[in-house]
Amino acid sequence: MAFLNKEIRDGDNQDLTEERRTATFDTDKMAEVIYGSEKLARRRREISHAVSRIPELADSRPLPFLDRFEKVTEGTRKLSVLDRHLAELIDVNDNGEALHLYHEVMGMEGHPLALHEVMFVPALIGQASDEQYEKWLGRAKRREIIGCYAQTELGHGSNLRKLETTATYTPSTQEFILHTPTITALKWWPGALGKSSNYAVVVADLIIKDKSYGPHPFIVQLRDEKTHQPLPGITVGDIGPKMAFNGGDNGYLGFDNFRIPRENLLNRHSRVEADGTYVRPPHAKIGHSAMIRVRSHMATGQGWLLGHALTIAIRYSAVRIQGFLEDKSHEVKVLDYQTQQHRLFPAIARAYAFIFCGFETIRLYDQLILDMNSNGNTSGMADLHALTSGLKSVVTHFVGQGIEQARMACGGHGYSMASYISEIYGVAIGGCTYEGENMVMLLQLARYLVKSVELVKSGKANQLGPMVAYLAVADHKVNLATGPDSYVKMFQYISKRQSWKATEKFLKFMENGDSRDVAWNKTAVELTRASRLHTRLYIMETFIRRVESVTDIPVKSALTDLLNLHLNYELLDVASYALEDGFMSSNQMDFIKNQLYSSLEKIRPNAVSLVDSFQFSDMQLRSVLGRRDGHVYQNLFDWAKSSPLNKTDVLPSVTQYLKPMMEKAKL
Ligand SMILES: CCCCCCCCCC/C=C\CCCCCCCCCC(=O)SCCNC(=O)CCNC(=O)[C@H](O)C(C)(C)COP(=O)(O)OP(=O)(O)OC[C@H]1O[C@@H](n2cnc3c(N)ncnc32)[C@H](O)[C@@H]1OP(=O)(O)O
Ligand SMILES: Cc1cc2nc3c(=O)[nH]c(=O)nc-3n(C[C@H](O)[C@H](O)[C@H](O)COP(=O)(O)OP(=O)(O)OC[C@H]3O[C@@H](n4cnc5c(N)ncnc54)[C@H](O)[C@@H]3O)c2cc1C
Repeated sequence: MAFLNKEIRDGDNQDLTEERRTATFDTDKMAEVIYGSEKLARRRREISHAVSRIPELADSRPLPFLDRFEKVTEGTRKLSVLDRHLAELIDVNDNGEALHLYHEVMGMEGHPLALHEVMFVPALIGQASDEQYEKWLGRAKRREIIGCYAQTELGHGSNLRKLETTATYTPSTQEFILHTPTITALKWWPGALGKSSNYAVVVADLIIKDKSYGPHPFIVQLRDEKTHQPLPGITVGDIGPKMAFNGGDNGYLGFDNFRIPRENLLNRHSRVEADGTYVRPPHAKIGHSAMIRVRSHMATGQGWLLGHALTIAIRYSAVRIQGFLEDKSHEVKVLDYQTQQHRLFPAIARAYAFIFCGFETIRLYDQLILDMNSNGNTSGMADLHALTSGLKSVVTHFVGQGIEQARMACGGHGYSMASYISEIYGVAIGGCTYEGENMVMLLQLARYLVKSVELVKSGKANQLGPMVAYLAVADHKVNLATGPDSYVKMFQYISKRQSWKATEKFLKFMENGDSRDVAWNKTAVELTRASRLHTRLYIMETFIRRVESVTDIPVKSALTDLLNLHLNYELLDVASYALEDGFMSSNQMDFIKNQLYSSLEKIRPNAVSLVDSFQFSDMQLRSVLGRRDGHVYQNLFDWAKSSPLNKTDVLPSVTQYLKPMMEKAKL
């Protein structure tokens, strides 16, 4: 096969070079598909290159050796250097370029501007009126002020209706009084709240004349703009170390009858008149737009995280030689073992699938915002909420699983922080919790599915949206050998059957006298299963659509191999649903398994290039195991030697404690 990979470098590990030579496609072309455009893929490379020429932007030491205080300081130092170079490095109006630059330079540990960009500014864009744009948005975008999104409390995160922070309107002064009535009402978790932000979008229960109107967003100044000291009436601090994001300052926040002007209720959609009259929003949940935005972006973000871990694991697996196959005189690359391929290749396919699917949800979100801002049309909200609730849950769960497999696939060295996989894992699985706890969000999608089944049952199938239309389609047997569409049909059958079964079970409990809530809880596990299946079906369909649209033939062919692996792996994983009622035959099951094993063989020669196509620079990768050059052992040894513990041969802990113990034992 012709050699197409542009990135062969002299001096790289020969085993990796050999892998790169077997590629059947051009990794630059594949990167265009992964990042959505030729321009962004190219700009990522250019930005990484430009960053590498500014020494102050490099980590001053490997991040795993830093303690929390040093991580926060290091992150902030790099931010200030970045600030000086921003305009020369990127087009500051291009989100894709900005996202790449920050990932490259800042790593994964979190930093003071992450939530400012990801939630504070978007919350202003989605919730602030034109006058409020005038007052706050420009300042926020120029970073004259730094903000965060303070919603979750010590006592409540999922159930927003029970947030305890109050914002009580006082008509006489035209102010809201923000108050934290109990310890459980303390805001808890918001990123960049603890030490960095001087402003926040605070979500609090709006109270007018003793009546609660539920959670609403307010812009609140927390700290003095000159001294950065907390304002009187504000208690704020850092919540301590976490599984990951330890360069970030997730914080707590309390208010003691803290007054803000009436104009600080973000009032694009709902407002309070001077006399206390409340003007309702066009949709009850429109205040949640910043959350829906992050959920819409999560599938691509998480797909890249999985790609990051897999780049490390696949490159390492091509360099790690251990054990024999036929020839007992030469050990083989661990990547040649079928078990290693089965551990890693389906995860590569998922990383690609999640990224492609995420592009679709981002487009849907952008369209929704356009509709809402141009003509107040909120009709797409329910669909997007259901879709992104399921997607964030399924994707974060599988990404966590995939990264953990990547760690194990690296054997002992995967467990070392030199691999960086533990950091990627910590960051990724945060996504199972933030932006809506996964089970809670699966149950949100389940509400939508149950309603859809109820529509079909009541003869209103014509009201179903396109994403759930399959819930009304009649069953008919499929021949899997006819290609991707037959897999979709089989998956539709499985997903439909589970949605129907869960709905029937739920309705039956109610018929037997249970209240709706009790019946729901008794069916909840089955309902979450329905949500997962529905979401996996959607991911499968978007993967097929994306591969069909690719025009570069070698890239399309490599993607088709990945797609086939995905289809067979996914179907095998859920086959029991179709086997139990005989819809799938045991012959079909054997067919799926054989297809899967032959997909692993097809993908093997392209494995390294499929992860090279993510084009993570060594700086962004931050992994000693995964570096492009593949010189794993020398790099690991150098890294270990740089450990602060190795600065001296004899540590004070030894002289102070160990030695006396040993001496005492001799007596
Ligand atoms: C350039 C772009 C950058 C983008 C970056 C993306 C990141 C990618 C990852 C990359 C990796 C690293 C980056 C690091 C960044 C870290 C970012 C961390 C950010 C974390 C921030 C937070 O966590 S903020 C807090 C989030 N909190 C939550 O999500 C709370 C969860 N709870 C809820 O959302 C809701 O309460 C609920 C949905 C669970 C229930 O809502 P509620 O009680 O209000 O509703 P009801 O039960 O009354 O339901 C009534 C009906 O309303 C429907 N509903 C509910 N919500 C919505 C909605 N949002 N839209 C539409 N409809 C909604 C509900 O379904 C009910 O409907 P019916 O069934 O029809 O009655
Ligand atoms: C890294 C990270 C960053 C964060 N950043 C922010 C931020 O910037 N701003 C912010 O405001 N918040 C932030 N959060 C908080 C986060 O949004 C919440 O922790 C999250 O929404 C989950 O809420 P909870 O903690 O109340 O979980 P809980 O709801 O208490 O979940 C505990 C358990 O209860 C179950 N459960 C709860 N309700 C139900 C139900 N109705 N049905 C079935 N099971 C249920 C859950 O499934 C889970 O198993 C962050 C969290 C993390 C981890």
